[in-house]
Amino acid sequence: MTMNDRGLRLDALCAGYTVRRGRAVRRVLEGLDAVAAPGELTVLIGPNGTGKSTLLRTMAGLQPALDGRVVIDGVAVETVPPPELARRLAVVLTERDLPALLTARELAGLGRHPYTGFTGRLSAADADIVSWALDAVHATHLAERAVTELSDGERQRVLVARALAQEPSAILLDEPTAFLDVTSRVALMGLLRRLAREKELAVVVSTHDLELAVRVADRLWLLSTGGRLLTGTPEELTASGAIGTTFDGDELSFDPASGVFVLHGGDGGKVRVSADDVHRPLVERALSREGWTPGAARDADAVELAVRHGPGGYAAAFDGGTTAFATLPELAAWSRATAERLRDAPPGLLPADAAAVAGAVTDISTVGAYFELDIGPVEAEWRPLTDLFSDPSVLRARIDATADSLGTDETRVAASILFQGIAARVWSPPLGALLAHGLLVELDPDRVHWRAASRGPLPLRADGLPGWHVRDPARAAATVYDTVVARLLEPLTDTIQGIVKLAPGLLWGNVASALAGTVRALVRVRPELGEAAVTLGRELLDLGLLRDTGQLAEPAPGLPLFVRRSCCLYYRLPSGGKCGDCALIDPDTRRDQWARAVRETQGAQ
Ligand SMILES: Nc1ncnc2c1ncn2[C@@H]1O[C@H](COP(=O)(O)OP(=O)(O)OP(=O)(O)O)[C@@H](O)[C@H]1O
Repeated sequence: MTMNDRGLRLDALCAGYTVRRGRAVRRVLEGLDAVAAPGELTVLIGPNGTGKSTLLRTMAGLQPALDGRVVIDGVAVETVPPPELARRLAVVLTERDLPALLTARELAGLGRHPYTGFTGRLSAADADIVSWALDAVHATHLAERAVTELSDGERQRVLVARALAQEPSAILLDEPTAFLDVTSRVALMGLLRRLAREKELAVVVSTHDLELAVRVADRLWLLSTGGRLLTGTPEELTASGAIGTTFDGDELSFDPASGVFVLHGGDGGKVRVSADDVHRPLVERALSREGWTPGAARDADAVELAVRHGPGGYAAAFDGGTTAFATLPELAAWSRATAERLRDAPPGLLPADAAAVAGAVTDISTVGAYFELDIGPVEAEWRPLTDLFSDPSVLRARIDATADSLGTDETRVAASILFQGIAARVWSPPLGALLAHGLLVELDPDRVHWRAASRGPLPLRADGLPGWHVRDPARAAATVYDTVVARLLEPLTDTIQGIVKLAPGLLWGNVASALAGTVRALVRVRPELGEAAVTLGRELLDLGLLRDTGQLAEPAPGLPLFVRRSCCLYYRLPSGGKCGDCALIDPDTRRDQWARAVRETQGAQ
């Protein structure tokens, strides 16, 4: 026997059962190749019914291999005579019913059976080996106790002592930790690993405790549901994803970073927790129970939660604010409510605190009349935007009122001008709040109300508004487009088209022109936001229905001027003329206008 022969080896092993009175064969395991080396703790894992017991029983020679072979110390198990095999291989099966009258020492002494001949009498040398074995498993103090009076953990240690007393070169154990508490489980696995190292034993142990297996095993044998056996160090099988593929379920998945199973948060969303010491795993675990999926790596989809622990409890910084909690369960309960809010959030957006939204809206209202949006109680004279946007009779009345105040009897002119005003109204607060506060305010047409006013932009009020943090700045333009154009202005154009025929080019030119006006107002009043406003404006003008409506030029830095491809019909009013961005302006006039605008801007600087 060479050094390489030592230990246990599976050669194309096929294991299973003959069933139906020997007429059929049930092959559970097919073509397994693996090595359990001396000095190593090999842990056999696999879901229920994959064949762990079948494999161990076949390795122990308790049932014949269907094909292939099990080799111990270079010799096929089936060719080793039973007494010789018992001196090479010890087996610890799940035994709870042990002879009632035996003491622990007598039970361990049974391990000397292969050496004592048929009398079973132990020599002094045998007795010394039994004492050594009991000592090795720290059970000397239990030696004279009846095995039936031992705890499950104590009894398992004595069974390991019995195996050691056989002085084998390999030990097989089938789920020895099954009935043990956490401490005893860890202690028993630690003991087996120590014995493997110190006595140069090949130890193969099966367990359902995957987390423990990953921590203590020198080598894992992973039985997958397809009857395949994958072997490697715990790190290899974790990194290859083999453990996750085999054990991940609907509710749980194996987290490669921490080596523990985490509950699937599913719809709570991903969270990245930063906290000191033990508090990070504690908070993560509490959160995963509440439906979150803690993500170890930096992840664009993950919510950031920074937790500090101090004498007063926990302080959690999230979403721009910090909340204090006396206990971890309080923090968890809060996270549950937050997860629910997040669940309703559109992709890429994080719900913002109502006070933060109100603060942003109030702040941006100071930019100009089109940016004003009152946050306050909505009294009876206020009507939801939904009415104006989707009830043709309400919109028609508003168009007529506009026609009256502009002194025109052309419904389409009044409709175009009213529409452009409304477009400017719905662009301004969201764009301003986004640029100034990083918050996308959603003008929910059921919550934003308007009321008739004889002059100026349509007065708007809401008793509170949903708002979002845009998590991915690259998606900001698309998100604003969706909120303002797709959800508000597209339905409004449909209603208008039902009342009066206006070319889509005119309507979307008005929307673009209103957007350019909003950008210009921001550049003028909040110059610090100017550059970002122009960039966002350009991005928006490249999206969906706004594409090809015109061009945003910047003849001088900080002077964004729009040239549209259509005309809004303003020139048809008795007092009207061509707007600065009108497609009807001839190039020479435009050049003069721009030169004047550049001079004015420079003069103002
Ligand atoms: N005596 C038997 N005759 C026929 N089939 C059997 C017999 N014992 C077990 N099996 C079958 O062999 C397969 C493997 O069973 P085995 O007990 O080896 O799996 P296991 O991985 O140890 O399961 P568990 O994790 O539930 O203990 C199962 O499908 C089982 O039904």
